[in-house]
Amino acid sequence: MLTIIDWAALGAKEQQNLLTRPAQKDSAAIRGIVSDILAAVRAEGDAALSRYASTLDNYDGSRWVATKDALASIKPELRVAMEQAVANISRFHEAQRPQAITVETQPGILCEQRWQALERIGIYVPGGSAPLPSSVLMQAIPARIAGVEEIILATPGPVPDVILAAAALAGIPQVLALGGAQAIAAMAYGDKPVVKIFGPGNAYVTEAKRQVALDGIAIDMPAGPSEVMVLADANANPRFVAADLLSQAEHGPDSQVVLVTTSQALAEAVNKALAELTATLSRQAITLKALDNSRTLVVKTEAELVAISNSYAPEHLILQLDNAQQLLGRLKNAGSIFVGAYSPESAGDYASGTNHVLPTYGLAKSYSSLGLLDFMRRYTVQTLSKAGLETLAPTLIALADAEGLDAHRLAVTVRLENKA
Ligand SMILES: NC(=O)c1ccc[n+]([C@@H]2O[C@H](COP(=O)([O-])OP(=O)(O)OC[C@H]3O[C@@H](n4cnc5c(N)ncnc54)[C@H](O)[C@@H]3O)[C@@H](O)[C@H]2O)c1
Ligand SMILES: N[C@H](CO)Cc1c[nH]c[nH+]1
Ligand SMILES: [Zn+2]
Repeated sequence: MLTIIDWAALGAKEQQNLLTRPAQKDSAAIRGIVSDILAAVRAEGDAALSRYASTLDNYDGSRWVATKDALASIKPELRVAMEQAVANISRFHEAQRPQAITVETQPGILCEQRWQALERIGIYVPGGSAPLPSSVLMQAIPARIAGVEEIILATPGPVPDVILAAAALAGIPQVLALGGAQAIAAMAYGDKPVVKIFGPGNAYVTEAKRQVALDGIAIDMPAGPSEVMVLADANANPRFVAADLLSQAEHGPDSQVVLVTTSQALAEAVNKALAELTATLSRQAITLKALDNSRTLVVKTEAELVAISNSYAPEHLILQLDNAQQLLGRLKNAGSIFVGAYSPESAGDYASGTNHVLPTYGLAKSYSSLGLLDFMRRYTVQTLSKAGLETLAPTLIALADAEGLDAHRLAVTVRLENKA
């Protein structure tokens, strides 16, 4: 099911090729398609939005859909589950509230760092292949805790009841029924643009976010097709490992799942379990396609496990290793790490409390998992007394002179010479 590869037998180029994400291989074509969609929306506005909704999503219904009756339409067990997820997501994100800081850097010079919520944001909820109500909660709940006033939620139409219900639970009264790059364009270039766009999505959505960022709309991160890397030793349970791999493979044909193990026997047992378990799944065709993009890498040492993981920088990293806790400190680059046999990724995807919006494409080297602070901005405040300015003046004047900026010097000296 997963081609098993002896990692040490490959050259550096082959190793790199093997772990290139599928969506990155098509990136040039996707860039062009997305750029055309964004240009059309900017030039034609609503007409282009309707055309893309119709041609790409086969949707000609209302652009805005109310959420008010949606909670009544879902099963009571689902509502209870959503409420439990909301409670845990809230607890974890509440704990991330930042402290304002005030520092007197020198007598009479007060420097502060304060935080404020973003005013108007866009959140994208994927819906092309499967509706993801959990992605509503993962974004809207932290946004609400941060104090964001206006949230525009976009998802492809027709909008399923489960998405409307999750939006209602998060206090969002209506949803923008648009998907893909056109949804990102509507939020970025509409009559009232948002200041920042959040959310996961396929390669078109992720590329659209990248392109609107060049026009000054902030984005959370590139959060593209789901991926997971599992590090496992000979004692790992092959069925647990296989199920974790399948849970991300079923997201889409361009997902990538990678097992790295020190045990050839485990690699073979996982393949056996993959064959058995795949046969029980409803999204078999998608899952098998994703498994084609994926590999098992057999290595000799723990050091190799760590090096491969740090270089791949997976969105999700699962540790099914006897000494997982000891290895944690050496694993530098991952969006979210799941430790031990009883920590399936599904827990983080839905309801443990951590955020499931995570950087993909190896960008966990530089981007963080979504958190409360992403919905806020920090800024500084300073207050100098006259005595404070007098003490700092020689430093300011010397630096202004070094830069040849006379007005900067003047803004200091004019105050010190002022007798009033
Ligand atoms: N990284 C994360 O944090 C995270 C979290 C949840 C989901 N995901 C990923 O989000 C993705 C969701 O993808 P999806 O496709 O199901 O839904 P989606 O809503 O992201 O994309 C669907 C949209 O893509 C557009 N599209 C499809 N084919 C196109 C084409 N040929 N040309 C132009 N536009 C096109 C359509 O407009 C459609 O509305 C999955 O890959 C999943 O793994 C990632
Ligand atoms: N695994 C996805 C992030 O890559 C999140 C998700 C939503 N629903 C199920 N899973
Ligand atoms: Zn998932």
